[in-house]
Amino acid sequence: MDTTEASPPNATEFGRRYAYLQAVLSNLPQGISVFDEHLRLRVWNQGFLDVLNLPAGAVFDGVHFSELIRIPAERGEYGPGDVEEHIARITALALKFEAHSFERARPSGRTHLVQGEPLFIDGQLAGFITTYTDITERKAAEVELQRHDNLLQTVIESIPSAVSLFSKDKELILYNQEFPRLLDLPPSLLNDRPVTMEKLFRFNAERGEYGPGDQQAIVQTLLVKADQNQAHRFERTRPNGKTLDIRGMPLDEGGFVTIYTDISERRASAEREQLAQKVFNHTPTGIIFTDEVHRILSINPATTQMTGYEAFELLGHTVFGLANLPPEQNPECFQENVALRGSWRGELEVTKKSGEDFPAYVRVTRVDDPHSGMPAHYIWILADITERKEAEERMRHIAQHDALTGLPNRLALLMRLAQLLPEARRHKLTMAIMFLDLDRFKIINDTLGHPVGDELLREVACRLSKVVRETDFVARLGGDEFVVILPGITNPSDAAIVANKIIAALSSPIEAEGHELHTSPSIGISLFPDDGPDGDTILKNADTAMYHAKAAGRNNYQFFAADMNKATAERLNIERKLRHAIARNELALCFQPQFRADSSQPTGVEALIRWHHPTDGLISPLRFIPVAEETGIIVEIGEWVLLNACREMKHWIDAGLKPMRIAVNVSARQLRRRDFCETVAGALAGSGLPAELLELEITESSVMENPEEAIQILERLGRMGVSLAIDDFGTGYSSLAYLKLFPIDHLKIDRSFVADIEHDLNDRAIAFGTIALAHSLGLNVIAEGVETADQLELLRANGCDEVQGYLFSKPLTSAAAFAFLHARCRSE
Ligand SMILES: Nc1nc2c(ncn2[C@@H]2O[C@H](COP(=O)(O)O[C@H]3[C@@H](O)[C@H](n4cnc5c(=O)[nH]c(N)nc54)O[C@@H]3COP(=O)(O)O)[C@@H](O)[C@H]2O)c(=O)[nH]1
Repeated sequence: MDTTEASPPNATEFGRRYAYLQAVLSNLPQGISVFDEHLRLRVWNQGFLDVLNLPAGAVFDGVHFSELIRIPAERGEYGPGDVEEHIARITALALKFEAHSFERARPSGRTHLVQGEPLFIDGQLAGFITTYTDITERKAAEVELQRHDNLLQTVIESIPSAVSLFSKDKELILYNQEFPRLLDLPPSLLNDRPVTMEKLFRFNAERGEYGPGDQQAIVQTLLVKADQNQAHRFERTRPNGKTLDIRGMPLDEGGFVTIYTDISERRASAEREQLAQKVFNHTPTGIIFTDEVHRILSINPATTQMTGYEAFELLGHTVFGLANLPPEQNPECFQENVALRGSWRGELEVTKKSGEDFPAYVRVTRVDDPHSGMPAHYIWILADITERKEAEERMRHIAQHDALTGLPNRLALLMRLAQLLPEARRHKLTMAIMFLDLDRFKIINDTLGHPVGDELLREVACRLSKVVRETDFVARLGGDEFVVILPGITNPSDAAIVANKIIAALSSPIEAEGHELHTSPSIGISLFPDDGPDGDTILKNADTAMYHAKAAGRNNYQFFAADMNKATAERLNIERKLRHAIARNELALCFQPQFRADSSQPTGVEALIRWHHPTDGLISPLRFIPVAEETGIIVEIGEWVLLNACREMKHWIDAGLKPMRIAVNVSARQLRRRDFCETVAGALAGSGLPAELLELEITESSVMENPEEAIQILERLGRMGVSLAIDDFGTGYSSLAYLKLFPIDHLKIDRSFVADIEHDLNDRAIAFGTIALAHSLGLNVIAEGVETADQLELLRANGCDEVQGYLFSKPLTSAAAFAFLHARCRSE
C-alpha cells in the first residue's frame, strides 16, 4: 500500500484501502492484533483468533485486552494459579507498552513467536501491535540441529585428544574442551569470535610455540600450508616439554579437522625403555631377570663377564645355583621372605663358572603382575665387591696394626679382648695379660736415633711373636709398650713360664744399624678374672704390675697385687703435687758436711733437697725423687737445686767461709739432656761460684746407661773445671773398662756397704776393694752413711779419703751448715 500519496482519500477510496488492508491482514501467515492505548482491540485478523484459539464471538472491536486473555488464562495456558492474578499481571505488563518478543508453546503443541511493539500516531502513544508467528517447524529444525550439535560435541569430547574444526574460511567452528587445555589457549582468545586460523597461528608464534624466528614469516608459512588443504601429520614439542602428535584432515566441503594427541608419556616411556635396555647392556652391574620362582629368564653382559657363564648356560636354572645363600638360610625361606617383603639386599658369595667364589652386593626386587598383583618376576642386581672388600680388609688391617712392627695395635687388642673375655667367662677360663715395657729403650732411641730404636722394636716384636703360641696374641701399644694375651692358662705359673721365656728371648744382644744393643723387658702380669672383671681393669692392672717390675730393678716380671694400686695412686698423688712445688716455694736445700777421714777436717758439703708440703709435711726425697725422675719433673727440680746450691756456697764464701766444695746430685735424666753442660755453666755464671768448687754426684747406674755418651759429657764438664763423683758406687754394674775412661775425681761408697761394714764381711770386702780400685785409678774415695766411730776407724785404716755421715753431722739447714762449717774451719 502506497502511503506517500499527497491528497487525502475520499470515502470510497478509504473503503477500498480498508478492504485491501483487511485482505493483507487476512492473508498474512501470522496472527496480528492492534490494541489502542486503552488496551481495546481495534485491528486483528483470523490468524490472531487461530493462534490464541479464541472463539469468534469473543473477538470484536473495542473488546478489552483483559477480557481476551481471560480465555487462555481460564484454560490454564498461563500455568496454574489464580486466573485473576494472571490476568492482572499480564494486563499490567501490556500497559507498559514496551517492545517485547518471546516464544510461547500453545496447548495445541505449536510454538509461536510473540513480538510486540508500541504504536505511535503523530508522536502520541496510540497502542501496540502484536504479531504471532508460528515457528513450530523452525523450532523443531533448530532442536534437531542442536541435538546433532550436542551429539557431535559429545563425540568429540569423548575423543582423548584435542579436536578442532576450522571452516573453509579458516575459522574455528568447533573444538572440544581438551583443545584449549592441551594447547593452553586462553578463553579470551577463543571467545573473541571469529577465531581465525591466522589469529591462532599468530598467538602461538608470539608465545614461541613454533620456536625462534621471524613470527610473521612463520605465520605466513603456516597459512600457505593450510591453503594446500592436504592431510598432514607431524609431531611438535611444545615449550612446556609436552610432545603433540598433530593430524589434520581436510573436509570435503572445505575446512579442516585437526586432532592433537599428547604423546609425551608414550615418548618418555619409549625413551625410558631404550635407556633401560642400554643400562641393561652396558652397566658393569650384573642384572638377572627371573620368573616367580627365581628361574633365570635373562642376564645382561655384565653377568656373563662376572661369572663366566653365557646366557644360554644359565637360562632356566635358579639363581641359587649362582648366588650362594648363607648356610643358615634355605632358598624356600629366602623366596618366601622376598615375595613377602618385596625386596632383599645383602652380601652373597657368587660362584663363577671356574668354581671360584667372589663377594657380591646383591639386591633382589619383586616385580608384580599388573593384573593379578601376584609376584611375577624378580630382578637380581649383582655388584662385584671384591675390590671394595680387599680395600676394607686393607683399611681394617691398617687400622688394627702397628705400621712399624706389623703387630696388632691397641684397637686390635681391645677388640680381641672383647672377643676373648666373654669366652673366658663362659668357659670359666683363666687368661693372662702381660704388659711389657723395654728397659733402656728411651735412652737407645734418644741417643742412637730413631732408626736404631725402630729396628730394635721390630726385632723385639719378632722375638715376642716367636716365643708365644699361635693362639696367644701379641700387640704393640706404641713406644716400647707391648701386650701379650695368653687366653687359656691352667694356672698363673704358666704365665710366669712365658714371662721367663720372653726375658730369655730378649736377653741376647740385638744388632741394629751397626750397634749391638742390650735391652731387657719389665713385665707386669694380671689375670682374668682374678685381677679385674673387664678388659680395661686387667690391662690397667698389668700396667701397674709392670711399673712395679721396673721399680724392682727391671728385667723381671711381677704379678699384679691389689696393694700395687695403692702405690700407683700415691705415685700419681705425689706427681700432681710435685708439679707445683717449685712455684709454690715448697722446696728447700739442706747441706751435709763431708770430712777428711784422717783429720775430720771439712772438705765440703752435699746439697740435699727437702720438700715441705703445706699439708703432708716433710716428704722424703726417697718418695718423690723417683717420681720426679720418671715423669721428667727432675729436670726442672735439678736445675733449681744446682743454681741454689751454687748460690748458697757463694753466699757463704762471701760471708767469710773458707771456700770449699759443694756436691750436687744429678739424675740420669738430667745427664741425658743435650743442654746439661749449658745448664751447669748457667748455674755457675748465675751464682758466681768458681767451677772448681762444684762437684756433681752422678749415680753409677746413670753413667752406665750409655757409657760412651756419659764419657763425652763428663769430659766437657771436667774441661769446665767441675769435679765429678760416682755416687752409690757398688750398687750398679760398672765396667772397669769404662770406669778408667770416666774423667771422675771421687768414688762414693754407698751407705748400704758402710752400714754393716763392722759385721758383714762381704760389705767390708766391697768397701775395701772399692778404696783399692779407686786409688789404683788415681781417684779419691768418700764413704757415706758413717754413723759410728768403728765404721770411721775401719774406713780410715783402709785408706778411705773422706767420710760423710750422722757421726759428724746430719744434713743441716743453710744457716746451721754455715755456722757449723765456719766454726770448724776457724778452729783448724
Ligand atoms: N737427683 C737428686 N737426688 C737427690 C737430691 N737430694 C737428695 N737426693 C737423693 O735422694 C735420696 C735420699 O736423700 P736423703 O733423704 O737426703 O738422704 C741423704 C742423706 O740424708 C742420707 N745420709 C747421710 N748420712 C747418713 C747416715 O749416716 N745414715 C743414714 N741412714 N743416712 C744418711 O744419705 C742420702 C745421701 O745420699 P747420696 O746422695 O747417695 O749421697 C738419695 O739417693 C739422694 O741422692 C737432689 O737434689 N737431686
